[in-house]
Amino acid sequence: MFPDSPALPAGDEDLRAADAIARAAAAALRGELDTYPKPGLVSPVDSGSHTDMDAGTFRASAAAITPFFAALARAGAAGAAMPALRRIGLDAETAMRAATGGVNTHRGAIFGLGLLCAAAGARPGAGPGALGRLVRERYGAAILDGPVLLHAPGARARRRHGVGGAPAEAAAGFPTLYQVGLPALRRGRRWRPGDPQAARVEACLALIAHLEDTCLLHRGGPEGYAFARTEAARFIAEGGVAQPDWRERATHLHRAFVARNLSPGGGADLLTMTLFVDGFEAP
Ligand SMILES: CC(C)(COP(=O)(O)OP(=O)(O)OC[C@H]1O[C@@H](n2cnc3c(N)ncnc32)[C@H](O)[C@@H]1O)[C@@H](O)C(=O)NCCC(=O)NCCS
Ligand SMILES: Nc1ncnc2c1ncn2[C@@H]1O[C@H](COP(=O)(O)OP(=O)(O)OP(=O)(O)O)[C@@H](O)[C@H]1O
Repeated sequence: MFPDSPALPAGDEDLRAADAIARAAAAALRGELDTYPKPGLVSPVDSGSHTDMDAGTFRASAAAITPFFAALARAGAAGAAMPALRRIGLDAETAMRAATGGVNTHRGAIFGLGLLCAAAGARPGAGPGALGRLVRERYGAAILDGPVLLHAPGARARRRHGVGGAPAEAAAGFPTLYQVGLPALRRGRRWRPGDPQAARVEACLALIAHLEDTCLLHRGGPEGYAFARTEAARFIAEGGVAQPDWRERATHLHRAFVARNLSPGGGADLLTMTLFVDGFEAP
């Protein structure tokens, strides 16, 4: 619980870099939260398919976990191995629950964004793909060998439905982020210059169409999961945010997800991570 006093030594320059990385992580969390319409997900407009949290809960959670992203960046800079990162990640989860009254707002984001912050702290250079490659090479095997948290809903969904979920995505170096999220964000920007919401909605829907999202599975079962992916893929195939009425279409989809109590939390997390990587790896 002491994110400011890691066991690992760090020079002034590493400390400044770690703070900048944590600020970028916080900005990515804000960018995701402020995006609307995202099907079934919480935003400042409404709480989507969630009754126990709203945008205020997410803001409180983001403020509580931001110092841990700096700690993860410092740990990455110091060459820490996965068990050290895991301890910081679990402390961040504790701080999240303290700030939200026990609600899981950012568990997936702490895990994935946390690994990316550790990679960013290791200064892999700013080239395309650098962060994901470093996560895969340095932490991939340990992520897959790590302890399975049996009580987690995602772990149950992974066992029951045979999907890889968050650990597999991270261990492989975030292929869905690089192959789906980033290209969608960038084409959304080209199609709708000056409308950052549109680019984020394009990325969000593209991610939902492709990700093996255990949040969708544990809430909606195989039917809900298939519905969400098919409808998100249809939105993208029909032109995505290039459509003149993209906002109405996305709002319609949001309502359809809420009617079925579906929430693509993994897609939301990958959107956050896409925004972070987009900033960090920009030429
Ligand atoms: C591995 C984690 C994510 C637990 O995963 P698990 O699938 O067992 O549980 P759970 O579904 O509750 O959490 C997963 C969360 O990830 C997100 N998610 C779901 N599917 C995916 C996916 N395919 N890709 C990415 N994220 C996803 C969702 O938001 C979901 O809530 C993690 O909480 C964990 O082990 N934490 C320990 C701390 C740690 O190792 N940290 C690493 C450094 S920060
Ligand atoms: N804007 C968002 N709206 C909703 N969920 C989000 C959002 N951003 C990220 N998420 C992710 O979705 C997950 C929350 O999903 P969910 O409510 O299904 O939680 P759970 O703890 O897995 O299950 P349950 O609350 O149903 O027991 C969080 O881990 C979080 O990382």
